[in-house]
Amino acid sequence: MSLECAGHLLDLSRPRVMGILNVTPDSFSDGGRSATLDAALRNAEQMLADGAAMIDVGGESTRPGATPVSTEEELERVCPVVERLVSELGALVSIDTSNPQVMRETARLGAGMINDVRALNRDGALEAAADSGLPVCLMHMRGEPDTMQQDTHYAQSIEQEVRTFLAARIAACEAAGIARERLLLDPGFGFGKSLQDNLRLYHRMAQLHEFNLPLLIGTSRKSMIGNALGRAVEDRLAGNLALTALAVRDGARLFRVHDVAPTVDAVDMAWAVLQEGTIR
Ligand SMILES: Cn1cnc2c(O)nc(N)nc21
Repeated sequence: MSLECAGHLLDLSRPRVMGILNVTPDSFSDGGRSATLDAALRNAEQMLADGAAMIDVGGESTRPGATPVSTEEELERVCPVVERLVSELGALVSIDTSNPQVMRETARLGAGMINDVRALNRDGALEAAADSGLPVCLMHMRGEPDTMQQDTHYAQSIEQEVRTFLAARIAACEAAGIARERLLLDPGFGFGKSLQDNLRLYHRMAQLHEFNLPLLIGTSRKSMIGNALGRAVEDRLAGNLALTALAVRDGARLFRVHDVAPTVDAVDMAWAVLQEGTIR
C-alpha cells in the first residue's frame, strides 16, 4: 500500500507520522508559533529530523469556532512555506485546505497531497483535486468549524454517519475522475462530534477498513483528550500517545500530530509488537 505523492512514494505498508505545521495566527495549540516563515521552516526541519514522513501545512485554522480566511490571505500564508519546504528541504508536503485555488497553487509549488477537512465539498474542489493528480484525504465533518460543535446529535450512530458520508464522498471523487487508489479516509475526530461519539467512533475505526483505503487519524491535543482526562491543551501528549497505540493496532496508517518525536516512538513500539520484531 503506497501513494504516489508528487515524486515521493509514500509507503503506507506500515504506519507513518504526519507533522502539523500551522501557519495561522490563531492556531489553537502552538499560538501561531509558525507564523513567521523562518520559524515555520525550522519547525518543519525538526519534525522531519524527528521522523515525520510528511508535513501538513495549514493556513486556515479548523478548530471549533475558527473564523474563515480569504483566499488571498490563505495563499499568502501557505505558498511561501510550501515552496521552501519543497525546494529547500525536499519535504513531502500535504496541504491542509478546502480552497480549490489553494489546492491548485500549492500543487504547482510541489505539494504532494491534499488534506481537505471538507472532503472536497466546496465548489471547484473536486475538479482542482482531480486536475492535481495528487492523493486526497477525505475527512468527515458536519457543518463548519465555527458552528459544528453547537449540534452534535446524529439520527443514526456516529459510525454509520461517518461510513455513509465517506462512501458518498468516495463516489463523488470517482465520478470526478479521482481514482480510488488516490484516496485516504479520516473519521474527523473533534469535528461536530460529542466526547462520547468521538470515543465510540475511535473504538470502531476498524469498521472503515471496509473501504480498503488508508486511514488518517488526527486527535493531537484535541478536546476529546482534554475532556476525557481533564487536561489543558499543553498537557494532552500522553493521552494522544495512548490513542495512537490503539489506532496502530486497529490498522490506521497516518497520524497527524504536533509532537512528532514521541509519536514516532509510540508508532514504532506498537508496530514492533504487531510485527513481533523491531523495525529500526
Ligand atoms: C486540519 N486538521 C485538523 N484536524 C484534522 C484531522 O483530525 N484530520 C485531518 N485529516 N485534518 C485535520
